Amino acid sequence: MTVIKKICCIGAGYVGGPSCTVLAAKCPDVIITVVDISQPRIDAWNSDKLPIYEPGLDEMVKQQRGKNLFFSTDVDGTIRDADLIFVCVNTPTKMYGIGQGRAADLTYLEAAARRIAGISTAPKIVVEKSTVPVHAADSIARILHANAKEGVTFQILSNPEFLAEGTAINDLVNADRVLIGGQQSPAGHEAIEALASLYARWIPRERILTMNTWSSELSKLTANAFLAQRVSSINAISAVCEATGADVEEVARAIGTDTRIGSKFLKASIGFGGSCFQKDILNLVYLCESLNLPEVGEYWQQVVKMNDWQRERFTRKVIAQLFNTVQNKKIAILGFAFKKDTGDTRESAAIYISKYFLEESAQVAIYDPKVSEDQVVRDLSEPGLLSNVDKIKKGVTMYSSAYDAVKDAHAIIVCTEWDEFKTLDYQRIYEGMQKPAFIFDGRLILDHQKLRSIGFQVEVIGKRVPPKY
Ligand SMILES: NC(=O)C1=CN([C@@H]2O[C@H](COP(=O)(O)OP(=O)(O)OC[C@H]3O[C@@H](n4cnc5c(N)ncnc54)[C@H](O)[C@@H]3O)[C@@H](O)[C@H]2O)C=CC1
Ligand SMILES: O=C(O)[C@H]1O[C@H](OP(=O)(O)OP(=O)(O)OC[C@H]2O[C@@H](n3ccc(=O)[nH]c3=O)[C@H](O)[C@@H]2O)[C@H](O)[C@@H](O)[C@@H]1O
Repeated sequence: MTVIKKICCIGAGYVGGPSCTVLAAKCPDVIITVVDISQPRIDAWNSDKLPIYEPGLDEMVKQQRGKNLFFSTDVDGTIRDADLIFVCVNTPTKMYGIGQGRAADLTYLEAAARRIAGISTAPKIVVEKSTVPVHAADSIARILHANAKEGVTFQILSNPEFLAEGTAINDLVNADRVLIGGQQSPAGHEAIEALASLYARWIPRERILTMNTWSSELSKLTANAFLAQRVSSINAISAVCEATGADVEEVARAIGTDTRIGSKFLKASIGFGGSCFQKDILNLVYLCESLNLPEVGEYWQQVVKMNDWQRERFTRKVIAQLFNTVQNKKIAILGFAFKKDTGDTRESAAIYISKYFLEESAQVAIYDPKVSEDQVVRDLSEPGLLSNVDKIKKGVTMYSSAYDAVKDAHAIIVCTEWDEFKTLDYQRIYEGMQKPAFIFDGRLILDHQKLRSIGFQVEVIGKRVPPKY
């Protein structure tokens, strides 16, 4: 039986960092080194200010770092010493050439595989934790075997990650399931068992699902597609609610109590964000098209289309309410991260919404407890609607408190569901705003009746707020 004593994780990002921290805490006898080509990222992991914000992560890293958890840029040395290597590199949507805008860009994955092959002098288990298209493990295997030193063998496993940002530590400690796909051969089964025995230190065996590699890879894309589909489905219904007077929260409650449907992931919003939902669905769509299954591809494409439409629909509604012009009006955006309890802004709906307002020459005021000004400027200057940093700096101001952001604003837009937005003093806020004072709750977190009675004009995703009597 293969016993794992040393683990290398390639990629010290949102997945590599937290998942190896939990692994280190649960397997004190295993040495885990997380490596990255980015020196600043590794320096941050070794400092008091970690490169990502995740509740509970700081404490856990502090507990394990220097004991059996290490962060390093010595990629080659760590690969050489490891029995098992997790590949947690980014797999973004490809932005060039064939499959542009849809296929996964596997450049980083391939570079990692080539490095493993070039360095390894002993057999290794290589675990693909990054989200990849079906059959990526096959490509990794071919690269590894074609470049392997004599006598060195590799077993490739698929072990997709299901953590969600903001709840990563809990998701890892109390995982609903762990998926391990591998080759259906004696050597493949031995590798699967070696990895399963690590997870079995804290995850009940019945929740460790083993299967063939392709099922495991496809299950990850499918899980994200199903989750995103639920958000798009309830968002589609939110538009019907606004048009009819039905209330999307009541509809969600009504359908969610059906145990076959379930209540989770039915919160209407300004659209899903995050680095993965859109990317993974597009990846699935591209796969379907490559497999000559265009109808299946179109079906999933619609989930992304609905998400785009929801963001645009919401922005149009705001502009229409503000008397069809936002030119030079201060519009306060509360929350820039793609969800609460993370500083991650990748694909955040707030980016798209801010860009629409900048295009309309509004003065955009942003407050987010975990997002820096540099990050906002980077996000808004991405190629797309705007690319001029000076124009962005003129049109956007970052604030370090919600109260400062909303002062003198014509409208407040809640883009992220941070808990602190629920308990702000809205009476004080109302008094400091231009009148009529508008508030648009894109996350359904505020007390709309109370806001109405203070005097706000309240607009909400998926419901009409009855007038003040
Ligand atoms: N962010 C999330 O919540 C989740 C992400 N995933 C998947 O996990 C993968 C990683 O995602 P994130 O951690 O968010 O990405 P990330 O961008 O935060 O981290 C990836 C890291 O890999 C490093 N890297 C790239 N190529 C490298 C190489 N050849 N050698 C060493 N380091 C290298 C980068 O410098 C970067 O720090 C993606 O495939 C993603 O789809 C899966 C589940 C959850
Ligand atoms: O592969 C990934 O990267 C991860 O993607 C998601 O995790 P994450 O994107 O971190 O966060 P979610 O909680 O899924 O939220 C995604 C987006 O949907 C939005 N959302 C979620 C739920 C809901 O009911 N309504 C809604 O608008 C959130 O605000 C957020 O913008 C999945 O939940 C994870 O299982 C998966 O591992």
